[in-house]
Amino acid sequence: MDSIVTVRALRKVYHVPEREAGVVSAVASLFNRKTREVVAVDSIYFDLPPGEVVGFLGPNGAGKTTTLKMLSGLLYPTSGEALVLGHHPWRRERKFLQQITLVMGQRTQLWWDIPVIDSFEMYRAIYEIPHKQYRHTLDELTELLELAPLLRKPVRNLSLGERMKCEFAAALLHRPRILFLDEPTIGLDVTMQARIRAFIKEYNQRYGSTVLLTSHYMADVEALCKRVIVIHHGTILYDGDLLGLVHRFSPEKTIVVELREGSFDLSHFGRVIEQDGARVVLRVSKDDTPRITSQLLANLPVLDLTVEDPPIEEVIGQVFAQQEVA
Ligand SMILES: Nc1ncnc2c1ncn2[C@@H]1O[C@H](COP(=O)(O)OP(=O)(O)OP(=O)(O)O)[C@@H](O)[C@H]1O
Repeated sequence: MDSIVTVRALRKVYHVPEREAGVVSAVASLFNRKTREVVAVDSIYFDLPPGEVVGFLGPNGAGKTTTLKMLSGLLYPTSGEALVLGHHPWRRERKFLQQITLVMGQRTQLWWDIPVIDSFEMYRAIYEIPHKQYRHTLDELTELLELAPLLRKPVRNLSLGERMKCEFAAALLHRPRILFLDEPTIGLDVTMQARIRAFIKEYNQRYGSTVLLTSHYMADVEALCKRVIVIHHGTILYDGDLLGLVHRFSPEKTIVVELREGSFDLSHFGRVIEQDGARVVLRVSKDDTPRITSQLLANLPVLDLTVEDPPIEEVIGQVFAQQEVA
C-alpha cells in the first residue's frame, strides 16, 4: 500500500544559546553570542501507510515531539525530506492543514475563558468547515466522547480528563486523515486513559485515519499499536511489530507457576522474581524455557503454568539500556 507519510533522512538541529552564570557573562554574551548544537533528530527514515496506528516510543528527549512538530508543519527541518499526503508540511498549505491534526497532551488549543462550543465554532470558521458537515461531525464526536454536558462550560472549569476529550473533539472537527498524537493521555487517571484509548481505536476503525502516537504509557501502545518505531538520541533503533520488539530485545521469558501446595524453593529452575505462597513467578532464558517448563511439570504438583513475555515497559527499558552501554 502507498505511504501517506514518507520520512527520508529527516534531521533537526537546535542552536541553543550558551552562556555562563553571572552578570558579566550576561553582558559579554550580548556581544559575543555562543551557541551549542543539539541534534534532536538525526537522519530518520520511515513510512506510514493509510489507516495504520503506529506507536512512536522513546525516553525523554529522544526526539519524538520534534519529529511530530516537523510532520505537522510547526518546525522546519535542518535537512532531509518529509512528505505528508504529498505535501511538505512546513509550507503549511491550506489543503495540508485541513487533512492533519496535532494533539499535544501538555498543551491546550481551546480558549480558556469561553465555553467549549465557542472554541469549536472558531475552529469551524478557521478550517472553513461547511455548516452541515460541522453539525454532523460535532454530533458524532459528542456521542463518541459524551461531550453533551461539557459543551456550554468554560474550559477553565473542566477537569483535565474532560478537557482532553474536548481537545480531541476540537482537533477532529475538520475530519483530518492523519492524527499526530503527542502524549494524549498524560496525567489522566486510569479510567480516563482507557476512555481516550478506546476513543482513538474507535475513531481509527470508523474513519480509517492514520495515527502516529507517542505515549509513555505502555497500556496505550499495547492497546492501539501493532507497529512501533523506537527512537533514542534522535535515531531510530527499531521499526516493526510490537511483538517482534519483545522477541528481539528480551532474552527472557516469565513462567508463572501455581502449585497445589506451597512453599517450594524454585530458585534452581530460574530467577524467582515473586513468590506468594503457592504462586511463583520465575524468569528464565528464552532458550531454556521449554526444558524448564517440562521439568516443573514433571517434578512438582503444578495446578497451573503459564509462559509470558516480560512486561513491555521492561523490554523498552532494556532496549534503551543496551543502547547506553553500546
Ligand atoms: N526548542 C528547543 N530548543 C532547543 N532544544 C530543544 C528544543 N526542543 C527540544 N529540544 C531538545 O531536543 C531534544 C529532543 O527533544 P524532544 O522534545 O523532541 O524529545 P521527546 O522525545 O519529545 O521528549 P519527551 O518525551 O520528554 O517529550 C532534547 O534534547 C531537547 O532538550
